[in-house]
Amino acid sequence: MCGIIGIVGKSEVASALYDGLTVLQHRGQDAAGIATVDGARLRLHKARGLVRDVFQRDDMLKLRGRAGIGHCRYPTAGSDDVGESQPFYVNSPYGIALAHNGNLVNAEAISNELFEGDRRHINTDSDSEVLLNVLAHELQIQERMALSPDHLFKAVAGVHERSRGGYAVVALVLGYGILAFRDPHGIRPLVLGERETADGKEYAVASESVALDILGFRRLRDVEPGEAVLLGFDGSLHSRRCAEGYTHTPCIFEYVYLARPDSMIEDVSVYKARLRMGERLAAKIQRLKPDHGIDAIIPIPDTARTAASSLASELGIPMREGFVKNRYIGRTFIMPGQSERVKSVRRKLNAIDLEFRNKTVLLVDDSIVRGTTSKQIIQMAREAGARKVYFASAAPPVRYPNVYGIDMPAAAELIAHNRSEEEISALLGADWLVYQDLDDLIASVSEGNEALQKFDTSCFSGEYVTGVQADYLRELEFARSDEAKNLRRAS
Ligand SMILES: O=P(O)(O)OC[C@H]1O[C@H](OP(=O)(O)OP(=O)(O)O)[C@H](O)[C@@H]1O
Ligand SMILES: NC(=O)CC[C@H](N)C(=O)O
Ligand SMILES: [Mg+2]
Repeated sequence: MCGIIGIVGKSEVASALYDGLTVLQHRGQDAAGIATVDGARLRLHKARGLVRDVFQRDDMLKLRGRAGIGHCRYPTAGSDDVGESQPFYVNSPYGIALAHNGNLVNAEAISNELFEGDRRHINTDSDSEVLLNVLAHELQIQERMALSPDHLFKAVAGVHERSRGGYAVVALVLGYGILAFRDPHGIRPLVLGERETADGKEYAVASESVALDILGFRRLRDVEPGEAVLLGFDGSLHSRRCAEGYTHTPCIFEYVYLARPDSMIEDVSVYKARLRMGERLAAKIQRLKPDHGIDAIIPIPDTARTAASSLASELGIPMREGFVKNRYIGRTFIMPGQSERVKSVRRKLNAIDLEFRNKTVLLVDDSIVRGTTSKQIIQMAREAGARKVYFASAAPPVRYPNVYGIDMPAAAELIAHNRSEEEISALLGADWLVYQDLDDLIASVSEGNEALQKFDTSCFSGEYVTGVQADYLRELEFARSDEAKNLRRAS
């Protein structure tokens, strides 16, 4: 779940791209990059690290131009090497730079086809490089020097035909504009906005509307599933549906954890969806454990705060800030290795003992994935003197790998995989554990937009909307489990 942004402006865009990336930082902390169009040249700067560390003053000065794209990365394919950070660039048939949020499930097959059939060499293990070369090939086969929007949209239709997976993409095509598109199921988010200036309208696309908000762009709408929009360098806006007949299934985990609460995705406020998650979970707690005797509801900062607040008011129990978060430590879940994640939880969160001493507490998190956070937090609550420690997850058990842009590649690393709720509770060391039901999670989101009834829920249900090859999950686990990553790092 990387963050992507693209702007075609009437004046220099580098600093707006930078600011946009800083509010998309929660989507990827490993690397960042910006590409701009400076006349007939493409300027590119990318490196490993947080946005604020990647771009120094001199780098920014070189990123000249009135149009550009940006990316912050959380790898789901290949390595975290700088060579696989984004945007990627190809020089033929046009100069094209591309940045991508998501993951292809048939990258290897396409990569072979590109080599054998299309004479294109893929130099990394990144699926984003594959996507870029598919787009380049689809533009090349139009066999013309000057492209119209129609040609660009035909190329995107070709990309959809060959690619399987979740992808939201921004591609800078020299001489034309920014081409932005979403996979036919609309798994990964992408939103379009406009801003009036004295010189005319400017357009932007971004993973989340929060990036548009802070830059003063008005959110127009989400890019539709299978749709492409072309933000022309001449100030024009074109759009076309380049794939039809697919079910619209946005990723429900965006609402649970990935997105910022102040974003709107598919016309649903992420904040309100999380409030409804808390309400529904409260109703379940009342059903299952009417005599719970809970003294305090304690959220696990940050993401769980919203759901915990509505859960507490539904139950009529005070919410207390029992854990304080070190604001200088990033998100733990999207860190690359397990030992780093374990250390980070303790560095990141500290307990205020008086909120626990002799109390029955209900700790609330948005989700339990590997159990890294919940296990340590429960232990900390006990050490702080809690009498009983209950635990609630605003999402259902995460039992299956994610293959659409969230780095949960190995079923065996998921604490809920092949385990009952009682077994999970015992492993975490909780006195009681309660999970949200999947139907309630779905209702919490779709209540915000009646037209939205289906979601990608694969990590909860094991159902993959694009289908996956039988051996794909096995190979993914083999290549991307924590153990495999550690071995790669050591070699
Ligand atoms: O079961 P786990 O493998 O520990 O993963 C789940 C935890 O990770 C995330 O928090 P994170 O620290 O990444 O971010 P946050 O500050 O936004 O809550 C999420 O909010 C859960 O707390
Ligand atoms: N999290 C993502 O969206 C990852 C994008 C792409 N698959 C990469 O690994 O760079
Ligand atoms: Mg958390």
